[in-house]
Amino acid sequence: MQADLQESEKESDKDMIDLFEREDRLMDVGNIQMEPCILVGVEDLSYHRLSGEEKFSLDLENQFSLDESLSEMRELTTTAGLKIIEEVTQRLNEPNPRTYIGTGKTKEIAAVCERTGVCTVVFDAELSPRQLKHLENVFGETKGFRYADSESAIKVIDRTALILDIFAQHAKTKEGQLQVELALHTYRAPRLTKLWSHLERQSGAGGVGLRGPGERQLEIDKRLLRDKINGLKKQINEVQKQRDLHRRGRDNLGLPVVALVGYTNAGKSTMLNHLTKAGVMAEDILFATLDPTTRRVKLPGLKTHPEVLLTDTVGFIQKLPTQLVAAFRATLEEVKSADILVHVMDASNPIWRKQEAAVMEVLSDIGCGDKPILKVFNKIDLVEDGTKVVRDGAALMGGNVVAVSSKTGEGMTDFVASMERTMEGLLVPIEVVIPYSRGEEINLIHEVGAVDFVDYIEEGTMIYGKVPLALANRLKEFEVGGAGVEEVEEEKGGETEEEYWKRVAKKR
Ligand SMILES: Nc1nc2c(ncn2[C@@H]2O[C@H](COP(=O)(O)OP(=O)(O)OP(=O)(O)O)[C@@H](O)[C@H]2O)c(=O)[nH]1
Ligand SMILES: [Mg+2]
Repeated sequence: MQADLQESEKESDKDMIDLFEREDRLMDVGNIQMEPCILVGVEDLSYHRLSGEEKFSLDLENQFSLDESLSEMRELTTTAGLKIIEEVTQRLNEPNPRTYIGTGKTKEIAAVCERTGVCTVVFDAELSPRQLKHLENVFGETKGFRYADSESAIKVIDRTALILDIFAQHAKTKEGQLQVELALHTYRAPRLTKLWSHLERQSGAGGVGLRGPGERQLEIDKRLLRDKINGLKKQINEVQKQRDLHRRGRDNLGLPVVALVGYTNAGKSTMLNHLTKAGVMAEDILFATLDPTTRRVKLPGLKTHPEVLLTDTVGFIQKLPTQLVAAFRATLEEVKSADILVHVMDASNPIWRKQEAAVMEVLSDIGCGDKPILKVFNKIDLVEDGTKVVRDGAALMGGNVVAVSSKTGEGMTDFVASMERTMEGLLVPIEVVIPYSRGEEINLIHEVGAVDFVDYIEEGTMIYGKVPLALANRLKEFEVGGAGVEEVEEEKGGETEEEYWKRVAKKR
């Protein structure tokens, strides 16, 4: 008995060291070339029973249909390195709290696993830790894997795990990697029981040895994971401080910040490339860009703001996983701090309208719904009747809509003209007297603002005109008269940063 205990403690030490390696293997489909999988598409019809008001807030018109969502999932699975062998679908009146899908469907999938020998099942849904565990157990049982090591059993990947995996494969910078790692650990923490359930069974869970080695191991693992999560948060905070410093330096330039936002694969990076020849990776895969790249760009044709800072951002997707919204807050901060958003849409995608709605929902969730937005239809070279697309778009969304091709350059002049119009709203009036020793500020005003009146008086150069807000803030000390600009503080409604992001993540 004593020897048994020592033996299991040794075992448990070894397991502890292996923890992060093991869970990495569990998730890291990137290491396996085109791992075969079964794709399960589910349409949740439970909204039919919602009240009229609740239904209205769901924006039913823009919900992705089963087929539309499945076709997006096919791209996501391929991007993650999976090969779909078979697809199974179900329309659900009410998700089953234990297995999400119905019992009959669960059996059907288990049979497909058995017939095809495929051990990976991908769900187009966000599964609770409990559902994930139940599904793995049920599938594993049918395959006769019940007592086998968890690695050889059937693996269930939900939508969140799949997107996280793609993010893990694409994160390039230190900050991106830290953010993905944090999101991964936060996702895994409540699912940790699954990893060690074989140990619990060895200890005779539920019987006399209830607090046997399996249970203890689990506690150690949970603590390790908690420490790891806290460590990551600290590191991210450090990197974020650096980013804040950069941003402050950038604000001093007084240049408008324009963020390219949009659905994944809409062509944001290609557009940035075209406008700057910056060489940012643009690939026909989902979530090619995770790290925000900012470039100082001179846009030919822009007069009041000849130079802007263009920021490429991570793509959005419908049902964006909670962990990602919370973990990618640094990236989303870039969107929050932009003066103008350029919403890039893929005009060649038949469901651009639903993608547009999904993007607008995320933007409003992160508090950017009121920013000036320029809507751009991209990939117009792939569309037969470009003018019709713009007409339909303008009718649906109202206001400023342009069509471009980031591949051929078509429409870019229109785009720049629309930018100019959108940016006019960014200028604020100033009345300043700038000492002669501060030539730099005067140059800046001429460069980025619109000057109405100049006079040379004893104290310095008197200028009336309009400049971007960031520059107006910088010129505050030189203000005379009544046109002074109030320093604009970010509205947080009495919330701390932490509270704000928690609320946003919770809402999703
Ligand atoms: N034909 C055509 N293809 C385009 C155009 N713009 C982008 N693409 C292609 O669309 C694919 C996606 O482009 P990206 O620039 O990577 O898209 P993105 O919006 O940055 O995507 P994420 O970073 O994943 O969010 C690439 O294969 C591009 O070559 C365009 O105007 N015309
Ligand atoms: Mg990109």
